[in-house]
Amino acid sequence: MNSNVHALNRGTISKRVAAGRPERADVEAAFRTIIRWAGDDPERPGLIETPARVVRAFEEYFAGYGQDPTLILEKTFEEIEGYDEMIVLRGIRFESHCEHHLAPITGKAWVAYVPSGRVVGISKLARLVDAYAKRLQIQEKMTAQIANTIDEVLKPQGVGVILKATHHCMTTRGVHRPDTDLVTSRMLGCFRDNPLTRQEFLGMID
Ligand SMILES: Nc1nc2c(ncn2[C@@H]2O[C@H](COP(=O)(O)OP(=O)(O)OP(=O)(O)O)[C@@H](O)[C@H]2O)c(=O)[nH]1
Ligand SMILES: [Zn+2]
Repeated sequence: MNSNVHALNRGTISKRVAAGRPERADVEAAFRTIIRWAGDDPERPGLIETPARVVRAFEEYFAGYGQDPTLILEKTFEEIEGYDEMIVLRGIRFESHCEHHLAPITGKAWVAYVPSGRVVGISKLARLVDAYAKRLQIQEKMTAQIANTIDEVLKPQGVGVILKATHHCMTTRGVHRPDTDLVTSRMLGCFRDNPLTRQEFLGMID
């Protein structure tokens, strides 16, 4: 993997991408061009503030590029009396954007792990999902990134991540299949090796 792709996957913007980052005014101008291309007048009152608004919205959609997901899991708790059963945060809502069409992906994540001597605050699992969701994504990659980060940072006995999401590029355009959702999973350690652990986790998905 080249270092720029690696840097993006790890959650920090590579130097090359950061150095070539356009100015806000350039991005607003680009949205004025898109509005003209769509057939409307970016100078009319209803649209005059739209490019600036869209840039602010995109800052929210893509806030994950400014976050290092490994830091989210930095603080751990070790006074757990030897707790070594599964920990599952269920139904974590997320919003992302597909890297092919920039269309919304909306769904839920189930994040589980079996700890090995330390646990993280449960809110951090939701923050981790957001750090990867707020980027241009495909669902398989996002699923793997969440699981891999927990595995690498916490070094637990195992990790399971399941994502169930609706891709608006499929529901509102193109093939137009409004009732579909895509389910992806990544199982590591005991979730991959032990069928009972896997089964226990899968039993918690609705
Ligand atoms: N595997 C995967 N595919 C995705 C995801 N999000 C969107 N896609 C698909 O990415 C594909 C891009 O295909 P292309 O043929 O290059 O694009 P397109 O002509 O717009 O395709 P259509 O959506 O079929 O109209 C489409 O089939 C999308 O449904 C994702 O998270 N994972
Ligand atoms: Zn898409």
